[in-house]
Amino acid sequence: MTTFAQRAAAILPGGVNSPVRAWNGVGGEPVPIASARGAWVTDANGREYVDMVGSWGPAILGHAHPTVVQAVQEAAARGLSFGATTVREVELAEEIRARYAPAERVRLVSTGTEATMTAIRLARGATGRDVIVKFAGLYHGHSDSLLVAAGSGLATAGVPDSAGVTRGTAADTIVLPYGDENALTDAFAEHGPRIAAVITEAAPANMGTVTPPLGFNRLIATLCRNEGAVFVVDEVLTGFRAGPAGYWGIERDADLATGVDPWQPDLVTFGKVIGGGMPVAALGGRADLMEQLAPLGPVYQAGTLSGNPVAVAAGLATMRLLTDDVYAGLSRTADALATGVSDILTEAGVRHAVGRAGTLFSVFLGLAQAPVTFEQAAAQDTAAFGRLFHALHESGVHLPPSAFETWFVSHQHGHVEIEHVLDAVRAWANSETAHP
Ligand SMILES: Cc1ncc(COP(=O)(O)O)c(C=O)c1O
Ligand SMILES: NCC(=O)CCC(=O)O
Repeated sequence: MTTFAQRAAAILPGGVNSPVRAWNGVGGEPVPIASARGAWVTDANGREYVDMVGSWGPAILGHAHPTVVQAVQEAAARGLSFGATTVREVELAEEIRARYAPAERVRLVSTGTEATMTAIRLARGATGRDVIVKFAGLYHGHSDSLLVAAGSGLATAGVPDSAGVTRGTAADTIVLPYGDENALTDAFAEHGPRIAAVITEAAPANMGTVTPPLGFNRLIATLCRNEGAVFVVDEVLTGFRAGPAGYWGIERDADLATGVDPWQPDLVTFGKVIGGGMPVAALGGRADLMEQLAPLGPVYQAGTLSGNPVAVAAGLATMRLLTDDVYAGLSRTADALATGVSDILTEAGVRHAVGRAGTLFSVFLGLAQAPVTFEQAAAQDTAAFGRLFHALHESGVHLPPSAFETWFVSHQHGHVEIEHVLDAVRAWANSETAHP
């Protein structure tokens, strides 16, 4: 009999429509997901799992939140797509700016990839320069110039560069180790007048979760300002999830609390949460830069389904439900899970480190210290992670199928779900140390 995975692989390359969904990093065959509600997903065999993937970020309110589903149903009934501006897409853009002031102007797109790709084009168009700087192990979607030393599915596969990217394109991308102030200063000293942009994740979350070293984002901002380069902060994953104003907001609040002027991104990208599970992403930033976009300026960018009314309805309903209380709850859940998992592993004698960035966290098995660079993250014990993944799956917990991803919590992850995850981790840790 053909398994579902075999049937899928006979038509979809690798059986998937996005590589991170394959189980290549952990082994085995994925079971299709049939439905999801709250903190739980149900597979096609009717088995339920506490979901720690959350659609890779969007499901911050839990799956199928009634208010969001109702907004989508009502929007769909009014027409699926018009190809003309609607009131709600203006409202969503205003909602983004109200929470994230550096997004003075906003262009809605459908995917994070489009947002970062446009940011790079805009930075090049505005500066007349070619070179961009990115950091190894960070992921910014799959446009050519950013598919160099990339994280996420590429890190999982151990091939961080993609075939099909021309040598010329790759040569215009300078890759530096994350968090390395000297490497960054040296790159500006050597290539400064050629650098159009530096792009970074506000906090890296595609090589596992990494806490940005204190002052690193500020240093990038300063060097960009001094050299006339554009600072692109990618908050596709962290935006409105790591905290109410993304990871930038966490650093801003820390700065304001100590009387320091916060650093600012020139351009910022969002995705995931702002679509609430539907395809919405955005590029935002300084008005003078954003106004270089067509139809005002010479940098072209477009999209048949950009600002799609049904997708925007999901995003707007989601954003409006994201109150301070929701973030406080997410924070408590992330603390309980990250600390709980760590305590259990410590007690069982399983060497590990936990990476944290606001409400985001991930567990690095085999490491004594939370990593900063991709090289350090890549030294984790991925085979042990594979065993953890499968043991948890058996116990009804669905982790991202890769050691290089963040564990996502939602507002619907409560006491029951937290204890369920911790029990599963405890059972695995005890069996792991019984038969190392
Ligand atoms: C930081 C970051 N940037 C960009 C992207 C690309 O977004 P999308 O998958 O919507 O194209 C992702 C995730 O996929 C991401 O995590
Ligand atoms: N952290 C990795 C992603 O969010 C990627 C999702 C995808 O490419 O399907």
